[in-house]
Amino acid sequence: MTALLEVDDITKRFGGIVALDALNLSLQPGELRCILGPNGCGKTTLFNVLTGAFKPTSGTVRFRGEAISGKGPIAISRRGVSRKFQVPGIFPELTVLQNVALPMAAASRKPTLRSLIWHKIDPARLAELLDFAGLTDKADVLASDLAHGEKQRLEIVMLLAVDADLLLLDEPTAGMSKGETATIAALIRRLTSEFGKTVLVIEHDMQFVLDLDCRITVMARGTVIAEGTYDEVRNNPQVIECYLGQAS
Ligand SMILES: Nc1ncnc2c1ncn2[C@@H]1O[C@H](COP(=O)(O)OP(=O)(O)OP(=O)(O)O)[C@@H](O)[C@H]1O
Repeated sequence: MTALLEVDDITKRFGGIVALDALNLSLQPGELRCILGPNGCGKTTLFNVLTGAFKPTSGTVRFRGEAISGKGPIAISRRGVSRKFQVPGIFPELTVLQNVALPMAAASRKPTLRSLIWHKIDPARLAELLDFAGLTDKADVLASDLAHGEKQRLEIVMLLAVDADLLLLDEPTAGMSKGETATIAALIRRLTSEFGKTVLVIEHDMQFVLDLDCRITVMARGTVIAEGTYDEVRNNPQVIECYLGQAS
C-alpha cells in the first residue's frame, strides 16, 4: 500500500541546534501511531515541519505522494493535514454545536457566508459528530463552560468536522484525570476504526499509550531510535537507556 505520509531524511537546524536529524517516518492510510520521546527530542518540531509552520533544513515530506515540505501551513491544511495543540483550540464564546458546525462549513469546497450561517450544514452529520464526542446533551452549552476533558473531546471532533485525512494530536490527554484519559484513548481509536483517519499522536502518559494499542515510534536527539509495539519498544535497550528507563 502507498504510504499516506512519508518523512524522508528530514533535518531541521536552529543555528547550532539540530532539532531533527535525518528523521524518517512512514504512515499508512488509516494507521494510528504514537510518538514517544524525552523532552527536547524534537517531537513538536516534527509536527511543525509536517504542518508547514517550519521549513526543514533538508529532506522531504510527502503527503499522498506529493512533496509538501516547501509549502506553507494553509496549503498543507487544504491538502488534508490538521493539528490539535495541547491547549484546546475551541471558540469559548460559541456553543458546542456552533463549534462543530463552523469547521463543517469551512470544510465545504467554497465556504460562503451562507454556509457559515448554517444553511449548508448537514444536520444528520452534525448530530453524528456530537454523538461521537459524547456531547449531544451539551450541544447548547457554551464551550467555555465545558470541563477540561469535554473541551479536548470537542476539539477532536472539530478536527473530524474539517474532514482532514491526517490528524496530528499533541498530548491530547495533558491535564486530564485517569477516567478522561481512557475516554480520549477510545475516541482516538474510533477516529481510525470508524472514520478511516490516519492519526499521529505525541504522548507522554504511558497508560494512555497502552490504551491506544498502536505501533509506537520512539524519538531521541531528533531521530527515530525504535519502532514497534509497546512491548517491543519497552524492551529495546536504546529506548530503556534514552527514555523508558528514565521514566520507570
Ligand atoms: N523555534 C525554535 N528556535 C530555536 N530552537 C528551537 C525552536 N523550536 C525548538 N527548538 C529546539 O529544538 C529542540 C527540540 O525541541 P522540541 O520542542 O521539538 O522537542 P519536544 O520533543 O517537543 O520537547 P517537549 O517534550 O519538551 O515538548 C530543543 O532543543 C529546542 O530547544
